[in-house]
Amino acid sequence: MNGSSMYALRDVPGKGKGLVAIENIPKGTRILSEQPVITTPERQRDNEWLKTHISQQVDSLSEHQRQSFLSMHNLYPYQNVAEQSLGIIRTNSLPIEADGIGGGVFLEACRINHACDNNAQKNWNQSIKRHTVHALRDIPKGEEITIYYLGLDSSRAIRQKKLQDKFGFFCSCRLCSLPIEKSQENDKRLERIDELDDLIGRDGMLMKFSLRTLRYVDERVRLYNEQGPGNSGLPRAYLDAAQITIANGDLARGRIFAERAVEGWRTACGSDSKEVMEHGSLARNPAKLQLYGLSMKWKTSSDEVPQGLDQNDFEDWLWRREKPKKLEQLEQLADLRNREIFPSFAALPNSNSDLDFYKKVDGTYQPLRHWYFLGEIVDSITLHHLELELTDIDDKKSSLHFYTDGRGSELAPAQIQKGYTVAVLYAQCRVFTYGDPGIRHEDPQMLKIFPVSLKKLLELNDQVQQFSTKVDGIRTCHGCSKKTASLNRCGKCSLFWYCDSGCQRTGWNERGHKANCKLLKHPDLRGLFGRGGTRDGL
Ligand SMILES: C[S@@+](CC[C@H](N)C(=O)[O-])C[C@H]1O[C@@H](n2cnc3c(N)ncnc32)[C@H](O)[C@@H]1O
Repeated sequence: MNGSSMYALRDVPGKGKGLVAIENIPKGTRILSEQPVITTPERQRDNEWLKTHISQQVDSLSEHQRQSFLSMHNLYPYQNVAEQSLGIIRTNSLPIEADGIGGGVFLEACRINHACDNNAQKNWNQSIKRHTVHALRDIPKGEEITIYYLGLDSSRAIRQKKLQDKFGFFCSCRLCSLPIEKSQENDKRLERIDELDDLIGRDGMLMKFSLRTLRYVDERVRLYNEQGPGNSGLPRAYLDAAQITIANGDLARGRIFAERAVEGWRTACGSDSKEVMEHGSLARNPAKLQLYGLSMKWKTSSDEVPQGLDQNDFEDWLWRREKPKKLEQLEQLADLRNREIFPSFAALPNSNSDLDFYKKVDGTYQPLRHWYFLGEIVDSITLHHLELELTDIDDKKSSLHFYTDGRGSELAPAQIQKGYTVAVLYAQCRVFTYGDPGIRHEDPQMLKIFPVSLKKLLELNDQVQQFSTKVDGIRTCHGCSKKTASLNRCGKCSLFWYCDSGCQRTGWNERGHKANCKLLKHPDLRGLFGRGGTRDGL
């Protein structure tokens, strides 16, 4: 085919003909670059006009081109060459964004079959007036080259319907052949990507250049990467991130995001594409963006990029992800007697529009702060779901109902012990159809159980408040209660402090640190004293 050594036109089972790699094609390679042999106008015309317009073009083709054109796939019935040509165009035409032209037929590009997890991307390149196809990932010799026929990513059912209606085939690509649960997972991801697109807003004024919007873009990029390598939505998402950071004066991150966007477009569309040319200058000089300096609250210069971070830490820096501080770095630990953070059952909100606990952001209610319900297990019963009977911080009874997917079975029996304490993040008091009000628990991430009674936990809390916190640079020795700035921390839990080994021995043997130290190494308990870590769970 056209002297190219990268691919050949072959029979592909169940798909008619297709292009197959006949050598390894590295990611980013321009597989083909082609001019149309026939074009169709942008505006709709009647069939007769169209047939004449097309016949004139077919007649002017060389014999080889004409044969090649007339051998192309045709989904429509015909009685003469004019109707056949129209059918071939309707089956194969690719979009062309040039003045007055709406689409065209390309003798090679139009032989490429579809896959929902395509390994190549098609693109009309207006600067060279050619259609290009680039490898989105390494394509090994023998693999079929595939592109995506549809516009937007959508669920399996929608994709299948569109491909059937428009192109007359049933797609059996890897994504369409996933087992049902995996396919639903994939659909959910696509749905969320779509939702995030709305939340992010688009282009200039409609976009809010806030940390929240950057979080949405971060999530979107993570979902794209979970979908598989080389998703065509990635460059746009990186450009969004570049705009948000540069609008806040952050040139270091803005430059990196812009570079990633340009790199993505370079891979998918080539260095001479409109996107690379338009945004390449942004990567070179991010301060040129009109939005630069809308706010200067994240101000950095282009080269203020941290060195020596591992990949995860670098991504955390880049996306401005907050990392919870290590407990021993905190000067104040959460006080479990603070009723704002640890309310009793009676003080819990009973809906997520309770404005003492929630605020409305972008149309949804979000927690104003962390709060945890603490209760000691006094009994447990499983009928339809696990139900724990608890006593709260005021010694009042309440119940916790497990409406998680596992209905409580996700907990090991050894965790559900009378006398253990449960902490539930963002607990709400709910009225149930039968029985007394209780807490409806749905997300396993939001619950932890500590192997200690509530009373003991509060006593431990009192010691933590007295001996682990720093006031005006001063801490208190747990062995002799001396207040000084020069104490040594317990090497095991790193939360209690001592003058010397004598005081440490007193603390360990006489003041209960032997038992408490073990408890304080429990990561979930450390999370609780560190105010529960992040909003994503306890
Ligand atoms: C633009 S043509 C592609 C080249 C075509 N296979 C040929 O033989 O010329 C589009 C047609 O190819 C077939 N096709 C493309 N992708 C396919 C797929 N994933 N599975 C089955 N058939 C496919 C369908 O018949 C579709 O209408």
